[in-house]
Amino acid sequence: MPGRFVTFEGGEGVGKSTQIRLLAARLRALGREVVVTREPGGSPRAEALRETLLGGGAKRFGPLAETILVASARADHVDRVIRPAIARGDDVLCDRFIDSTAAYQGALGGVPPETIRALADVAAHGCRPDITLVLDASPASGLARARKRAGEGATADRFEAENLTFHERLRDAFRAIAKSEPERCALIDAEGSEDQVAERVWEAVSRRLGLAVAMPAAGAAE
Ligand SMILES: Nc1ncnc2c1ncn2[C@@H]1O[C@H](COP(=O)(O)OP(=O)(O)OP(=O)(O)O)[C@@H](O)[C@H]1O
Ligand SMILES: Cc1cn([C@H]2C[C@H](O)[C@@H](COP(=O)(O)O)O2)c(=O)[nH]c1=O
Repeated sequence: MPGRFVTFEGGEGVGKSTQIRLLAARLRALGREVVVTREPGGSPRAEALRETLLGGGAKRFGPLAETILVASARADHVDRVIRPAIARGDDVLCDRFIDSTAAYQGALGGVPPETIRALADVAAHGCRPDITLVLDASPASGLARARKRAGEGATADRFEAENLTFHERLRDAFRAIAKSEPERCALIDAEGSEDQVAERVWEAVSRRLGLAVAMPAAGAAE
């Protein structure tokens, strides 16, 4: 049976990587093989393009160039990592995918929706998430969490460094995406503790993917 393709979306610092780690542990505890990956990046060539995007090297070319860059990275990532994993029967948990392009380069960058869709279709060519968890938290919470992580050794990237209005509009964009595609997207309240959010994620994933609901607690069996 093909694996499931689950994507996580949302603003900066809302807890996507944390929730992916916790969900991966839960799925593995069920005996499932899980591949954890991310965009932009996820394959060696796509990771090189990620550096260009997040280091700010693409910013001066504008949002359309950024869209083409992430699409190029996605084409490699889908072909070399995501599609083979799903074909093997592994579940794929991906930190950001097509909805981030629609939010960052589309809603915020002004690239027209039809251009975003066309490039996403070319890059992903039929590889569509089974479920997308859109983590929703106030920019104040998300940026505070991102700053906390910066205290753990990371620095603000191209998008984290944008102003509060940018992050508020970003939140609205992700909420609008979740609302427009309710059969694929689950909007998850990402305020509260990591374990509280993990329960909300598990409830949505297990229900939509038809998995058993009585599971070990988040973080159990890593
Ligand atoms: N529910 C939570 N409550 C408090 N802190 C959290 C919560 N979830 C994650 N964190 C912490 O917030 C920081 C950012 O979390 P994480 O890296 O998972 O977010 P992210 O959405 O992947 O960020 P980015 O968009 O920048 O990649 C980390 O230090 C993490 O430990
Ligand atoms: C897929 C994708 C990502 N981005 C931006 C959004 C984030 O600021 C970074 C990724 O950093 P993270 O710490 O891994 O979340 O890239 C984008 O602008 N467009 C995209 O398509």
